[in-house]
Amino acid sequence: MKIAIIGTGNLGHSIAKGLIIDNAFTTLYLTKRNLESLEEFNGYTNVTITSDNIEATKTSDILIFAVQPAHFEKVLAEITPYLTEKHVLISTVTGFSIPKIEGVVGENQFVIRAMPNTAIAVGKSMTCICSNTQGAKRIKISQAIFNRLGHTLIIPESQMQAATVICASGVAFWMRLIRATTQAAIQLGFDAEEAQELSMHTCEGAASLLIQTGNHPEEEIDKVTTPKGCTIEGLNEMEHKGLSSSLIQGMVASYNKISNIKKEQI
Ligand SMILES: NC(=O)C1=CN([C@@H]2O[C@H](COP(=O)(O)OP(=O)(O)OC[C@H]3O[C@@H](n4cnc5c(N)ncnc54)[C@H](OP(=O)(O)O)[C@@H]3O)[C@@H](O)[C@H]2O)C=CC1
Ligand SMILES: O=C(O)[C@@H]1CCC=N1
Repeated sequence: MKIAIIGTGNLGHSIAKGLIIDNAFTTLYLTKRNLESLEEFNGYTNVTITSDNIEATKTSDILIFAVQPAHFEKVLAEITPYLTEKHVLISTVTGFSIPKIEGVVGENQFVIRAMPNTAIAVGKSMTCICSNTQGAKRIKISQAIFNRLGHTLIIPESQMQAATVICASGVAFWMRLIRATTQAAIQLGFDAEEAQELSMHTCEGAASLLIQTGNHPEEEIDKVTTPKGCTIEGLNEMEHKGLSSSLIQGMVASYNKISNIKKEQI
């Protein structure tokens, strides 16, 4: 697979790392205007770093766009004259709809929207994917790429905004929970490094229990909560302080913000 990442910033960088670790390409082009932050990729075989989006387009079959929403239309307009029927366009750009992409590149291109997260750098991204009518013919290829870099779900485009919040922003939300539990562990006597170790691996274990058993979280909670014990005491105190409510409200606020980002682009 000849892949180009157009706009190798935070997310593009993570995707590049995941692709390199997985050896998932024959050639990989990484583009951005200021190339300094991409120096670490210089030594890799078959990886080209460039500011030339047109060269990257001409030499690649799969184009993964990871620029900011405000830059996307200009980048698409720049590369559109060089698109052929071989190209699969995968956009990770938040709030930029398929009709809007088709408005620049036309309806005959394979257009996929993918919403990965930065855990793609370690092969653990939850990535949601949708496509235009043409892109449906290539959605399995796109899914295969992201399956190598984590877990995927094909969804309708109407759910993409929600997927952005739960999965992409979700990494930041879970990081805060891990940081908060780390802070608690320090207050309870562990040094900072140990505290984070306890917090991260407990988080991984909890998620793995659900992934591997298919159980509902409450079923697993019931196994931990001894009557009159310390777990239910802690859980109830967290709920009195609004734990679930604040998480839900935060995610809804994040969802509403994407609608505003979309309006700002119009
Ligand atoms: N960060 C995340 O976790 C996630 C982000 N997204 C989406 O991915 C996109 C990128 O986000 P993020 O990586 O955080 O943003 P960044 O700003 O870190 O990355 C965007 C990159 O695009 C480059 N760029 C800008 N203009 C051009 C151009 N004309 N040609 C080539 N490269 C260009 C910029 O570098 P330079 O200025 O040097 O060109 C920059 O490094 C956004 O649309 C975001 O909504 C989606 C899911 C998760
Ligand atoms: O914060 C943002 O707007 C982008 C989209 C999801 C992750 N980062």
